[in-house]
Amino acid sequence: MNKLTLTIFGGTGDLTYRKLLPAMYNLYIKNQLPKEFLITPIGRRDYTDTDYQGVIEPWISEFAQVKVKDEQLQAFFEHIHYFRMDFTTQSQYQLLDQYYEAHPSENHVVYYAVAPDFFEGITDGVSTMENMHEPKIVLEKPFGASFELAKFLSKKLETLFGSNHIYRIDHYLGKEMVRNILTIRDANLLFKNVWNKDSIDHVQISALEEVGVETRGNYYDHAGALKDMVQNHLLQIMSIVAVDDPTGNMNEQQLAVLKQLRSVDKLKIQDTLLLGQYDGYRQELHVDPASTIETFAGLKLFIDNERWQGVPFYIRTGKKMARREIEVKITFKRQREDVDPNVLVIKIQPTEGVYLEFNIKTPGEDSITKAQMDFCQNCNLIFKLNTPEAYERMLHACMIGDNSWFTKWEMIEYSWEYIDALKQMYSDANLPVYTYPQGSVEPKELSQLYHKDFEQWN
Ligand SMILES: NC(=O)C1=CN([C@@H]2O[C@H](COP(=O)(O)OP(=O)(O)OC[C@H]3O[C@@H](n4cnc5c(N)ncnc54)[C@H](OP(=O)(O)O)[C@@H]3O)[C@@H](O)[C@H]2O)C=CC1
Ligand SMILES: O=C1O[C@H](COP(=O)(O)O)[C@@H](O)[C@H](O)[C@H]1O
Repeated sequence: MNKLTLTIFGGTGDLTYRKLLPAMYNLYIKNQLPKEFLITPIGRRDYTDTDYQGVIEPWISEFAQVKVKDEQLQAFFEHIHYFRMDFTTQSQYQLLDQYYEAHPSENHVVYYAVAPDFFEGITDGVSTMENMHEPKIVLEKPFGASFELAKFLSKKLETLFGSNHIYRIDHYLGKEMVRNILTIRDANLLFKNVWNKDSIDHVQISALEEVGVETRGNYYDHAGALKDMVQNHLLQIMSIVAVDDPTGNMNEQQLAVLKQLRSVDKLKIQDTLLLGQYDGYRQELHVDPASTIETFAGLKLFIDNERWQGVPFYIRTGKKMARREIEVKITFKRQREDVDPNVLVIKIQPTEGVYLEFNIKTPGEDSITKAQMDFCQNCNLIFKLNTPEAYERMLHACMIGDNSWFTKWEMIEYSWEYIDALKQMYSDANLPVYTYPQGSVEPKELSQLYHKDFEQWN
């Protein structure tokens, strides 16, 4: 690989500290970076390289996959040069250009780790730079401040840099167990031929987080859980679970699923969507004290196609929940009234693994009891060490020009329009944003959505 140059707009932000730099460090330790590489984090703060190293050291130590050794960390730091600029001032891009004239490279990756309102200004600035050849642009989600702006920006970026050079990142696509969903389904006869409406009763996709909005109130209070988690990460997972042909082109297959999402009757929106807000959210930093933004979203969706007709897909996600847990639970149909259904759980995080529940004869009796098999993939040290972190995988794919891990605009368009429409219906119907106590797993009213299919969502 040619010399790599990674420029991070938002180099003093939470994402850079917590995810991007630890991921780059992992790649460095695993010898997956070219010999020559330069990381240039950009921020407004007045830091020398030494100051910056002091700031990032604890983050890398905490979040790198392997125990950090001082010598290796110091060697890694040699490749990082902090650059101070205000990226909203166009004239400052000339200074950045001069900096790159002095640090030439043929492989530029430019990461927009900033709020979407800044994407256009940065794009304008970068496009004027002569010493940044054919950069690959990595966009964090949300991909624009609004759907219209995202569409406009996407077109502009593709025109300026070429569609193959635009990398819209959804880091959930880099998670090991998300990638594993297709394999579990397709490589096992046990599941392959029963992955449809005839055998599956319902699907639950749950993404609970213990953290609240932390320091991100500015952004979150405009986005909310639907835009922050559902429209991207969770619809991605849902569409991966539901693809028709797991061996086909994933972009096309997933897009087909999104296009087949059932349109919702606005008069029945309460049967599809429920929103909640954790108690105390309005007192969080940078949050409107009268905010009605949702920190929890629960959905019941249907896919209108031959494979999934009539099978509900439940999605829930929230902040300040009782535990951190992301999983996909597939409940099969009862094959007899007197026995429990089979259940398959694909655990995405923090435990990575597969859980299967099936029926056996109770030893010594004639009755039936449940057997529960719980495979923990990341309990195996070798598996754990061989599993790249999501951002590590995505950054590496981008460096080598592998765009297949990244989201295509059409998918974003469909999911954005779908979720926006639901949210509009919810607000038009004057449905409440239910308050829920911190440390719960959902607002108690959520059971209205699912009680016909199951009693409790643990
Ligand atoms: N944090 C996370 O876990 C995740 C974040 N994201 C997305 O990543 C993006 C960034 O998020 P996050 O890191 O949390 O945001 P932060 O608010 O923590 O960081 C924002 C960064 O932008 C910089 N910045 C803002 N204005 C300017 C300016 N005029 N000139 C130069 N630098 C400026 C800040 O620099 P300064 O130090 O000068 O203020 C800071 O480095 C968002 O789009 C978010 O949605 C996506 C997934 C997860
Ligand atoms: O994109 C986002 O994801 C994180 C959760 O990511 P994870 O990898 O820790 O599961 C979420 O906290 C954040 O609000 C959202 O923007």
